[in-house]
Amino acid sequence: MEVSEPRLVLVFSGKRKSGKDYVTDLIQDRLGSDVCCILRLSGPLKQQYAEEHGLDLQQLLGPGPYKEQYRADMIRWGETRRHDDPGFFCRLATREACQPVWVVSDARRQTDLQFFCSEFPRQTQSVRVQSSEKTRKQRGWSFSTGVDDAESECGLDSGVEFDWIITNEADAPSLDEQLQPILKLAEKAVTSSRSRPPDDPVLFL
Ligand SMILES: Nc1ncnc2c1ncn2[C@@H]1O[C@H](COP(=O)(O)OP(=O)(O)O)[C@@H](O)[C@H]1O
Ligand SMILES: C[C@@](O)(CCOP(=O)(O)OP(=O)(O)O)CC(=O)O
Repeated sequence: MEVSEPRLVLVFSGKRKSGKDYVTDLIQDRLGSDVCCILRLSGPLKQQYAEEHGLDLQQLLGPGPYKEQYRADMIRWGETRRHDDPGFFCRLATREACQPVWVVSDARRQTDLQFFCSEFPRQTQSVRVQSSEKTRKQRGWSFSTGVDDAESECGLDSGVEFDWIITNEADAPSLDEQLQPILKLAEKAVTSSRSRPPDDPVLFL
């Protein structure tokens, strides 16, 4: 299914090891990859960083410890690219997206959210994934100066009214239950896209 404009853009943020990838993978699994794509702003960043530094891109993209060795330097490297053009990685990450539902898995800065809110004001919904420090530690997180106190991790801690908050904890309601209203929104967006011409964005919210 190809559309020229997304019908719904779900912009996710959350601390590292809160489960952004886990939750966004679940959404794609429920909606199907013909309907829903996952866009990672860190994708083009890691690709260019890996090329310039001769690193293993697949490992940088994965959840393991490899990327953590380079994270602080990648953050600094990305900041210089963003300095002149805050939407640089947002544009690269979205250029080949063709599904009606876009799931952006890793907004980190106010400018990331602003990019989608200004490009797709009617379609964009912000989603925060939250987990306690205890749970994040169990998933392998530990505080790192220059990372956990930097804009990359804290840029969306305040000043944003998220449309949705998902609590990714063992003792919280199940993710399927919490994601129900978001999945319904996506299904509605897709259904209405089938009955409208592709260039006619839907005001469904
Ligand atoms: N609800 C969950 N159930 C089981 N494992 C989870 C859950 N949420 C996250 N994880 C695991 O915790 C780790 C960190 O999650 P991830 O989605 O990579 O976090 P983030 O993208 O926010 O850094 C991964 O290994 C992931 O599989
Ligand atoms: C340099 C980064 O893009 C690295 C991001 O890597 P991931 O998106 O893999 O991080 P988590 O999922 O939170 O663990 C951060 C940035 O500030 O752009």
